[in-house]
Amino acid sequence: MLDVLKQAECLYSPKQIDAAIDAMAEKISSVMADKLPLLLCVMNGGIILTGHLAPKLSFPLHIDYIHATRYREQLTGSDLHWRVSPATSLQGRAVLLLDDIFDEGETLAAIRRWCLEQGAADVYSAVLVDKQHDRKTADIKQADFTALYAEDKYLFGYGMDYKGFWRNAPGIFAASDAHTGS
Ligand SMILES: O=P(O)(O)OC[C@H]1O[C@H](OP(=O)(O)OP(=O)(O)O)[C@H](O)[C@@H]1O
Ligand SMILES: Nc1nc2[nH]cnc2c(=O)[nH]1
Repeated sequence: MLDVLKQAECLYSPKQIDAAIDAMAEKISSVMADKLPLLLCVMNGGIILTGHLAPKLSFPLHIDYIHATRYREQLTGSDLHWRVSPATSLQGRAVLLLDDIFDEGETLAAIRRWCLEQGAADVYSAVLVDKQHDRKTADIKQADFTALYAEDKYLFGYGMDYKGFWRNAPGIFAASDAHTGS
């Protein structure tokens, strides 16, 4: 696992990430400041973004979490497993989903549909990074708020894992070909 980090390419430093989250926080504030929103951290990956973003939003809000996973420590996604629903009622709420990455978009699209079924008034989404390729789901092409964009490589750090490890990596990294088998 030490080699995974050593051989990876750092795409964004913590300083660059912080500046991008600042800019995203301003955009979110301009749209959501008067909505008393419910922030839903999409576990596990959304945890670092949520911790960095929430203190930059200077308006009243609730925070809860939802846990759904499509990759489960693998490098490719499959069916979505639902693990934990939020304890907070979504009825009539403006919901902001917070996740680390918008890749094919299946995860956010499914969670968004579920939130609307639960009676949410509006569902917005914010992601740390959008991976650039043409395999996006037909349902949503991008999140409402995106901090950063990255090339089509397997990413880790700032919430994103490499086989369960390195969500804590100090930056956003692209795993080397040697570690992705490409
Ligand atoms: O846009 P998609 O192709 O659907 O992929 C994005 C999802 O994949 C990751 O979650 P994962 O299923 O790996 O679970 P995790 O959050 O526990 O890492 C990430 O946190 C997003 O939720
Ligand atoms: N860690 C990680 N999780 C993902 N989920 C979807 N794409 C990715 C990715 O590139 N890295």
